[in-house]
Amino acid sequence: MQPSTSPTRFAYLGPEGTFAEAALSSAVDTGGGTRTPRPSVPATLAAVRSGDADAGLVPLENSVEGSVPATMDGLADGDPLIITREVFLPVAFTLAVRPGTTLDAVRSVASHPHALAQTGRWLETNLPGITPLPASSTAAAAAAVAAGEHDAAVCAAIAAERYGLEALADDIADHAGAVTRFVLVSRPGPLPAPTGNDKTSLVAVVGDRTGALLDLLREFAARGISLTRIESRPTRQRLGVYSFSLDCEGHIADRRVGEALAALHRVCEDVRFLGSYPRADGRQNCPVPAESADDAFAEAGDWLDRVRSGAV
Ligand SMILES: O=C(O)C(=O)Cc1ccccc1
Repeated sequence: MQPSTSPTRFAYLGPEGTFAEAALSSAVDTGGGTRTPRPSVPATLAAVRSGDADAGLVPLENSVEGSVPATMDGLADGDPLIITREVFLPVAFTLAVRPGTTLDAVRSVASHPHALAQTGRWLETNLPGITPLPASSTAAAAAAVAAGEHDAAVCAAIAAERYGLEALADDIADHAGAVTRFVLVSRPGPLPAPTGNDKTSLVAVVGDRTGALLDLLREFAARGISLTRIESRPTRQRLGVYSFSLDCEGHIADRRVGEALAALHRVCEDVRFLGSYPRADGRQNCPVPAESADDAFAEAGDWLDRVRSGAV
């Protein structure tokens, strides 16, 4: 990936006014580059894959609602893409309507499924019996309300403003303090340099056999690598065959992480590397046990070379 200061064509989950746009602005210096909203997560990833964009910003998971399937599956399948950055954004939801609409006139509410899920209790309490309608993004819902397609949208305050809507209520999330994790993805290329506080993401397909998941986990545990996320996703081949999407601490340039991934390559049916990038959640990686540090691997490698050459 080019450094974020060089002209880069950025794509993001649009239209204008999404949380994805806010995440891009908050964390990436788009410099002299361009930012183009795309209508969906698959369209954002497709723009990067086709070369229409150099990098794409999409939501990956939320602290309340969990992962965003379109992103998880979009990264697991298709031409490889790699994550070069993660961005965390606190999200606050507004109920937005066309000016003059009152709460008792609202019959339909649209938003991204994650936003509807995170405001479900508020909506049930304040708008009993309404129909929540899924949209490709919170801002797409706001635009649809402005166009008269729905009565209200759950969106960012900035989206209400952008589409000429009025906020009927602010901060309507059921759980205060929700945070969404976004990722910036690029076509495979030079990896971000290790910073000493990095994460690595991958998807591994394990065989349908006893202990397959344990074998996968063992490769990390044996090398003193802490996982920060793991979840199973259907492979869509047949019921019962799963892939595991996970993040671990460390950079693939770290010996322990490289060796763990190489071991997974041996024990799993398929492994897709999804990138090594600076950790951005404000937390520090767990201390690396002395026997798992790079110099311990280097020293052990030297010893093996000596033994193999008959020197010891
Ligand atoms: O729809 C958006 O604005 C997004 O960026 C995706 C999203 C949806 C709900 C919570 C956080 C991010």
